[in-house]
Amino acid sequence: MKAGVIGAGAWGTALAHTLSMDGEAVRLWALEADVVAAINGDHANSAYLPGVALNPTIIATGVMADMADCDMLLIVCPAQHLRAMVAQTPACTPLVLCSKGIEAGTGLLMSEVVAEVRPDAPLAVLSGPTFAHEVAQGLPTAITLACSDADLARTLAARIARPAFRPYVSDDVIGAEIGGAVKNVLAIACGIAEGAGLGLNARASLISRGFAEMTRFGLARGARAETLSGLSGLGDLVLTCSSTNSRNFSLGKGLGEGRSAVDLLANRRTVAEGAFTAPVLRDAARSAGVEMPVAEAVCALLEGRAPVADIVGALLSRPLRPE
Ligand SMILES: NC(=O)c1ccc[n+]([C@@H]2O[C@H](COP(=O)([O-])OP(=O)(O)OC[C@H]3O[C@@H](n4cnc5c(N)ncnc54)[C@H](O)[C@@H]3O)[C@@H](O)[C@H]2O)c1
Ligand SMILES: O=P(O)(O)OC[C@H](O)CO
Repeated sequence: MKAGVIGAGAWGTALAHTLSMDGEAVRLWALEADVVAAINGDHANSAYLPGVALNPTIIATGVMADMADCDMLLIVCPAQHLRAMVAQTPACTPLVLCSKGIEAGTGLLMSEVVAEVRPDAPLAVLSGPTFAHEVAQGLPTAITLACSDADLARTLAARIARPAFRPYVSDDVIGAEIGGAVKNVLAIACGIAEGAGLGLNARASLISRGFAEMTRFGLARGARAETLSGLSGLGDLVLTCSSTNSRNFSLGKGLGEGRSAVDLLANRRTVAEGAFTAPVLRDAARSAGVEMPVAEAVCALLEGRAPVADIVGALLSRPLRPE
């Protein structure tokens, strides 16, 4: 029984470290040869998770065939690469999707992409408030593990749970995915408010109105309200909208300070998923007839269509309406 993790960015590495804390062997697939060498040679991943002494029972590899003897595979690549990654994974292993985003070009959630690429693969979604560096330090958190098969959900939850890493089981896969994808876009909005110096009241208002948008969109896509107000929705929204530890919040902060998205996104090694999800979310919401003015505003700034002050002004001058 060996857990496998596909993707050795910050989150994949933190998950491998957490799963291996009791001396359990964990196999970690990394895209970059230097990352494989650093994990196996130095038990470190300074490129993506600096400052963490990794458990030596993590064995890194760049060869996908090496993952064939794993009894579950955590997929932890950026959302826009998930289709290509899953297509390479060994067949029939349960897949636990940890990426947060919506696929550009198709508007599909990650589970919907897997259903196309690997229709026979049993799958679950793991999502919640989880800054990688905190999880890697062993600080406590709770997460949603969503799976339509109740037996598999219980098996995976027991397999993944650790003393400070506490999964709560749900059967609402779509709901868990929508929370994780939409909160990244809303975190950019809160970062913009921070960068533009709009104050903490503005941030709280954005979290609340953003959550209303997440709920409207989620319900339109078949999510359940209690999932959206749970760990993978509201829980992660509050975390990501509150700290420059979030890549999405930091991106927004730069936008709020007047820098361009092109400049902020150039040459970065880490992923700010909200930048990719925002336009897909906007288009999906429009097609579904769901109003998402905060997400629309984020897109306008990412696309450099107007200065921050104009976009904030337009948001504030929308017609008054009931809450
Ligand atoms: N970092 C966190 O705290 C955290 C927590 C929960 C979920 N997530 C989610 O996990 C996913 C991965 O994020 P991360 O923070 O681990 O990544 P990261 O930003 O730390 O690193 C980027 C990752 O992208 C990979 N990559 C780059 N080009 C690629 C390609 N062409 N094909 C496949 N992979 C490629 C790199 O190898 C690296 O693993 C994202 O969807 C993110 O939203 C992150
Ligand atoms: O750094 P971010 O914005 O990608 O957020 C990381 C996690 O998703 C927080 O749960």
